[in-house]
Amino acid sequence: MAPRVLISDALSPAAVQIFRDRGIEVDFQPALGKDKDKLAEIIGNYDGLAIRSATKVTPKILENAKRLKVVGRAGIGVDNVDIPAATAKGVIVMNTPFGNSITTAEHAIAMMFALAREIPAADASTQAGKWEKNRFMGVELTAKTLGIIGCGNIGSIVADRAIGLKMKVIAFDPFLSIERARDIGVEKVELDELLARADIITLHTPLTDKTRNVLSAEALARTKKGVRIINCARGGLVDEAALAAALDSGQVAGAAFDVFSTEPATENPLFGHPNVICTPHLGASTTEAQENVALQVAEQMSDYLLRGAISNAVNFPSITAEEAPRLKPFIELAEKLGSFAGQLTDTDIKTVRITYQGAVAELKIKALTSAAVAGLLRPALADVNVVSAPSVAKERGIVVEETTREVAGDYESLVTLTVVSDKLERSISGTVFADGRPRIVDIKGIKVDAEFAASMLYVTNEDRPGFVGRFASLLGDAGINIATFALGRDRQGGDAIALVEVDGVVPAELLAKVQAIPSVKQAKPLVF
Ligand SMILES: NC(=O)C1=CN([C@@H]2O[C@H](COP(=O)(O)OP(=O)(O)OC[C@H]3O[C@@H](n4cnc5c(N)ncnc54)[C@H](O)[C@@H]3O)[C@@H](O)[C@H]2O)C=CC1
Ligand SMILES: O=C(O)C(=O)COP(=O)(O)O
Repeated sequence: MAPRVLISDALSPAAVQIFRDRGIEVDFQPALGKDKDKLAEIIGNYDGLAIRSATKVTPKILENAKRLKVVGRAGIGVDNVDIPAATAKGVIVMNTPFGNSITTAEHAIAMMFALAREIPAADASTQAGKWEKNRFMGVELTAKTLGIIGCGNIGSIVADRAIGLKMKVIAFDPFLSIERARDIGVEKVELDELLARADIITLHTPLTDKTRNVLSAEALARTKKGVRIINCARGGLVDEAALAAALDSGQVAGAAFDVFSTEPATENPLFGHPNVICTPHLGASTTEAQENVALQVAEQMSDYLLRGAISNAVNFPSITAEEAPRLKPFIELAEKLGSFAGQLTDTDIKTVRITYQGAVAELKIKALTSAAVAGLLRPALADVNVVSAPSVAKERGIVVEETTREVAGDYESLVTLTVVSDKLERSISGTVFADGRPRIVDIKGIKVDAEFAASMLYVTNEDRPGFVGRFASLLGDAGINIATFALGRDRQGGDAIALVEVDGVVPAELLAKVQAIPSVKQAKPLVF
């Protein structure tokens, strides 16, 4: 069945065409994002959801999204998506991190000129027939200091354009290296210095717990008197009520806002103030940017839904379309090795160590590790999935270690998963043969050769004569057919392992009888 995608925001129709060309069914309902009840009602029918900022992907929407595999944000900010909730449900969230950055930077520059020359007010006055030539007196931008808060993709494009305008550019961004600052021609400063020196401040950070209210009442009080403030990033970065007061007092000479703490913004403390310019979240709204982000998100979502390729996901490592088919059998192997170990481990897991040897070490091991951890945790936590596994392990204090080695010994590729708990350390290794099927090749240092099957019985015993006969007749007497039988031992008379594929479920009474065979140490049913 072809995957189905819902577009619930005003994306460029170019996206619809891409989905159709790729053989994906698509419903284009550009106004749906604003109707959260309707969205919750129908989201269960879709594998993909393509959005801009009007659609809020809340836990409630995700709860109803039984088939959803991917949310694609045609744009940058993903603060309208509950990422932890999406991750917990195994939904990949991807954005288009560069498609609208030039356009948004240009909007900030446009806002700066509009503020400097009061263009909106001068336009309204002129068109009202007033010709108030003496009312409007602007400021020149050349040689003024522009303070950029958040100098990432958009911030650095703004810096480049401002330098072209002969402005002095300073930036506050804890993650901006001195070298990068030097390369792009900006002076890296602390926030206090930026506040004290900037004639114009422009914000370009995401909205996070750290950046919320970065321009608070206290910060605004520390700005240079007569500063102008531009926000084309996110509402909530500036305390709007405090800014309105600072405009009234003359501390701030003007403000240009594209984004607001509540959107759609139909009322706001900034509205109506003479030196305030507002646009309705238009930063990304150019034909070019919308085409870019729509095409890119549709391609990315199609690649994921059709080929398992992941790019620009905010909650999963990238996997190219070429890598995806090579990874697939190893993802299955990693998940099953994890599941094997998880089903055998009753105690608290402290550490899981995964070693990748040979050809597999060249693949995207992050994705394999996520799969292994998901398999490991699933016997205890049914809801865990490949996307959520790393964060679930972290929450539970489980240390996940990865090692790669070039040489795999007997196999082209070997994956070894070791679980460490207070009581024991247990390792299991597997590989993928040329047929693409994962196999178990080593358990606790004992060589075996078995495929994973839906229903298995794992028995550890002392290597003594008579075990196999008694075991097989117990199963036969109980009407349980043995499909495959793999045996291994560390040495003659030492520890032995039987890994048996059975048809159907092993009843508890039969398990008890197997456990009662004198040489048996442990018998455990496993399901894959
Ligand atoms: N108005 C609009 O229509 C649009 C708004 N945006 C907004 O612009 C924001 C920035 O976009 P990009 O530049 O592409 O993102 P980016 O991730 O490239 O840059 C963000 C920068 O903020 C910095 N940062 C993070 N925490 C900080 C903190 N506590 N203090 C100072 N700096 C901090 C980061 O180090 C990074 O360099 C987006 O998150 C989005 O919310 C993006 C596109 C359109
Ligand atoms: O890309 C972003 O982060 C934006 O804020 C653009 O929002 P929009 O797609 O225009 O609703």
